[in-house]
Amino acid sequence: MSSEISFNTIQNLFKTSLEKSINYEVIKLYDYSKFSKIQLIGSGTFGKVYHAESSGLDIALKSFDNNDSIIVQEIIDELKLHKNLSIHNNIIRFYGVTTKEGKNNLK
Ligand SMILES: Nc1ncnc2c1ncn2[C@@H]1O[C@H](COP(=O)(O)OP(=O)(O)OP(=O)(O)O)[C@@H](O)[C@H]1O
Repeated sequence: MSSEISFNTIQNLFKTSLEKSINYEVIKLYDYSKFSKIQLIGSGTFGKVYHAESSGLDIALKSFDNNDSIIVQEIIDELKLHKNLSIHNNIIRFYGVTTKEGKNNLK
């Protein structure tokens, strides 16, 4: 039996990790239908960024075009870093995640 872990196994582990954080409510999952007036405002290395409104708030929705294991790991690392930062006016607040695909199919 090979001791190598396949790319798909790693990818699934990271997806599972993100899904677990959502299921244990460490990360809040928002219903995509709660966002309105969605407009493209920019794009970066990993995907597009949209302005949206929700419950009277202006928010940035950051999308990720590619779900490969490295990118998913980078997202998780960034969320962990963000969680450890103190609240400050010059640091954006992370509210949670959303998906167009539904809770059981993060994309
Ligand atoms: N919270 C935000 N509020 C307003 N605009 C934003 C916000 N986040 C990103 N943007 C806009 O979207 C663009 C892309 O942002 P993103 O974070 O994806 O990439 P980046 O930080 O510019 O570059 P890289 O992907 O290389 O780190 C930004 O340059 C900015 O114009």
